[in-house]
Amino acid sequence: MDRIRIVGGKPLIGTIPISGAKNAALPLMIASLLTDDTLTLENVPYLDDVDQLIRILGNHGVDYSVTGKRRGQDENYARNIHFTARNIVDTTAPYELVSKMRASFWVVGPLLARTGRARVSLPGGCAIGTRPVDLFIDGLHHLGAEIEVDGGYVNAKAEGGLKGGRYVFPKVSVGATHVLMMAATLTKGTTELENAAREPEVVNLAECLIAMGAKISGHGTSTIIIEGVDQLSGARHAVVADRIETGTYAMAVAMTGGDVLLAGAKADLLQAALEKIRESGADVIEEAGGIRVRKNGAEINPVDVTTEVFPGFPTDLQAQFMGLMTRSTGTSRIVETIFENRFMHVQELARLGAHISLSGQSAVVEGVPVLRGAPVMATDLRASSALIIAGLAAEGTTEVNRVYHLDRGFERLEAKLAGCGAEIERVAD
Ligand SMILES: CC(=O)N[C@H]1[C@@H](OP(=O)(O)OP(=O)(O)OC[C@H]2O[C@@H](n3ccc(=O)[nH]c3=O)[C@H](O)[C@@H]2O)O[C@H](CO)[C@@H](O)[C@@H]1O
Ligand SMILES: C=C(OP(=O)(O)O)C(=O)O
Repeated sequence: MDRIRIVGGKPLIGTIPISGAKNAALPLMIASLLTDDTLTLENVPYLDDVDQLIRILGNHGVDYSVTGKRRGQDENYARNIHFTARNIVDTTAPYELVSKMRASFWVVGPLLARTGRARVSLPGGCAIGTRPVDLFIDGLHHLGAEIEVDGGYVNAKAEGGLKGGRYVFPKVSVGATHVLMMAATLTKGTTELENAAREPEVVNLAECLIAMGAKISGHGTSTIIIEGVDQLSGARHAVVADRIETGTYAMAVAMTGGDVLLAGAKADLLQAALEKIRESGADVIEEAGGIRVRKNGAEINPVDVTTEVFPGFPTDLQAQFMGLMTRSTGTSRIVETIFENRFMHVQELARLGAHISLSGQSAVVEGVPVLRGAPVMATDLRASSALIIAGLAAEGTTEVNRVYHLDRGFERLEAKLAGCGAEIERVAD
């Protein structure tokens, strides 16, 4: 199993190209199930989750081809993938495929809308909480689906087709918003989704669906209206820049010091996080080509953070921000409100010398002047990147084990950081 070895203490200086967002690419790929025409996605990142979803979609009958080529170190590896679901050959998404990632469950909406049935295993994904699927089931039921859960599978059918309806999410869910929005595009009648997720990835998906002929309004607000159409066509659509990758590298620079242009990054996708990085003492400057992060001196201010749904501080940057706070000059309090078990990085950061105490959904981080390198274990995707951030600043060598978590969602992480002067390499056992 690969490890990442870091010798800390180098400032980051240079340019990091920001990739297309994993969390946008995945639902966009799933949208290809809604049409027998070709959906071309541009700027698709090279990630294990993308490859896994290609396999899952292939099982349903989605063909794909890739164009575009790998480019230089300072540029994205952007590729275009053309997905064609001419016929849906199988409406079952089996445990072996779906258990590896959360988003694979989302095929349930398009399969049901297009064929009237879907049998999908309960999902996997990062182990950061119980992550139930009750909102998906309840929401699809409001669109006329009959659903039962049996033997670890969700069995859904809508024999006469789905119909429009009104669904008020009792809790904001990104995934359930993606699924209901996709399913509603092919229903008879109009659907109103209240308390819907406003995340940029939902907006990116809505824009793609509109390009495919869907009638959607209100995306980006908490009320999304979808007027069902008989069929959707192909389209060409670009995956939005990865705001979590952007925030992660911005925090890495705030940690190590230096001057890095995050090329292609879009500040409006993560203003709350950028503001917290500024408060920590780094300069964050919006430029035409992206976002520049500059940090002089080693002092990091303590800053409190509470995770919230968009446009608040994202849960997917909580671990990384905690990594940054481990070296602050005081005490910071980090509150996680989205997932009930997203502090697995705490015990691993402690191996590097961090002082963190936990009480329920709050972590209190007492900054220390020095972290010291140690072997650590990645426990989930974003926790892994928190360990990388801490390792970049730690004295001596840090080895991050189980980097398959990182490969799910960070494209060429070690190459991007090494390109800015970090001493970081991948070591194969
Ligand atoms: C692939 C992808 O895009 N993953 C992101 C997506 O995950 P995901 O879509 O799984 O996250 P949700 O927004 O659905 O989850 C938010 C909260 O709602 C709960 N919930 C959700 C569905 C449900 O049926 N019942 C229920 O109780 C979850 O357990 C969680 O506590 O949004 C999360 C919140 O921004 C991010 O951390 C993930 O990176
Ligand atoms: C939690 C994440 O992913 P997933 O929902 O796929 O587990 C993430 O991207 O941080």
